[in-house]
Amino acid sequence: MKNAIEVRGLTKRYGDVQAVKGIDLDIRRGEVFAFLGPNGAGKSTTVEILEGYRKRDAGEISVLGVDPGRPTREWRSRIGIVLQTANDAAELSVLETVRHFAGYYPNPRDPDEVIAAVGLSDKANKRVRQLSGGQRRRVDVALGILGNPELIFLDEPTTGFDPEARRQFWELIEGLAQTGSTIVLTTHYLDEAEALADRVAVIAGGRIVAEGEPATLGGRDTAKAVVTWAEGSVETSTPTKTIVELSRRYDGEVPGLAVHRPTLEDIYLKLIEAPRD
Ligand SMILES: Nc1ncnc2c1ncn2[C@@H]1O[C@H](COP(=O)(O)OP(=O)(O)OP(=O)(O)O)[C@@H](O)[C@H]1O
Repeated sequence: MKNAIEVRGLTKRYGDVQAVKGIDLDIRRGEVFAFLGPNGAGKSTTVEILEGYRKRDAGEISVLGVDPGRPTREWRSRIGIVLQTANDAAELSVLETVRHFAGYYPNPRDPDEVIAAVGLSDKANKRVRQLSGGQRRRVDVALGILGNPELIFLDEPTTGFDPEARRQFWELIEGLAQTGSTIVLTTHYLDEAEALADRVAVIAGGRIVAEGEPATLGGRDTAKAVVTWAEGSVETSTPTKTIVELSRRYDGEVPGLAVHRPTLEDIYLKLIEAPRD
């Protein structure tokens, strides 16, 4: 089986709200895949259906070869889930917490090894309550990977992190990806998606409005560049030529020269503002 996840025609309605309006999706094994989209777009609904925690109205879904609408214990043990809310086994130490949860899995990883993998070895005997927010999040990830999952879901994993903690967390995820796990994350941080994801899907209004590699999403790689300098700016598909001409005009150094290509955020903001219905 090449794909870890296959989705065809997924829909979900809550009362009057059509939260998911027909999503098709393939996520390959070993891939890091990110869902992007504004608040209320349908990301959590989609992910919770894939995790087997929410019923769908219609559509065909396979997650690791199983329909998540009929989850089995064995299937659940192959999936790791890191939710938005931090765990609160606060009075236990990190090691006690990890050991406790290891008891729920048929073939758990070694607790010490998992604690080392998330960079908490020197905090193993500290109470979870005494850890910083970022460190607690690492405990969440430790619990998410404890069962040796083939597929890991991470919901907004770095919300509230300082920039350094975020970078460290990215390294942790990259390390997990290198071990061959499939990783599905939701995030509101475009730089995070760019740093981590092999592919992203932008969900807006219950549909996937764009899907692809961060570098090429929405025609990003072929979009025109904007050359700006102290006295003007021009949009062009041949910025090097423009700069050569400017350099001649100024007889050398061009004052205030900058070349701007669309960032993932520029593309994302355009994608989600386009009319959809
Ligand atoms: N349990 C529920 N009952 C009723 N409506 C819901 C429920 N859960 C979600 N919705 C609605 O479905 C739509 C999609 O919500 P969802 O949580 O999937 O969005 P999201 O993309 O995950 O948003 P966020 O970025 O804020 O987490 C929203 O309009 C939301 O109000």
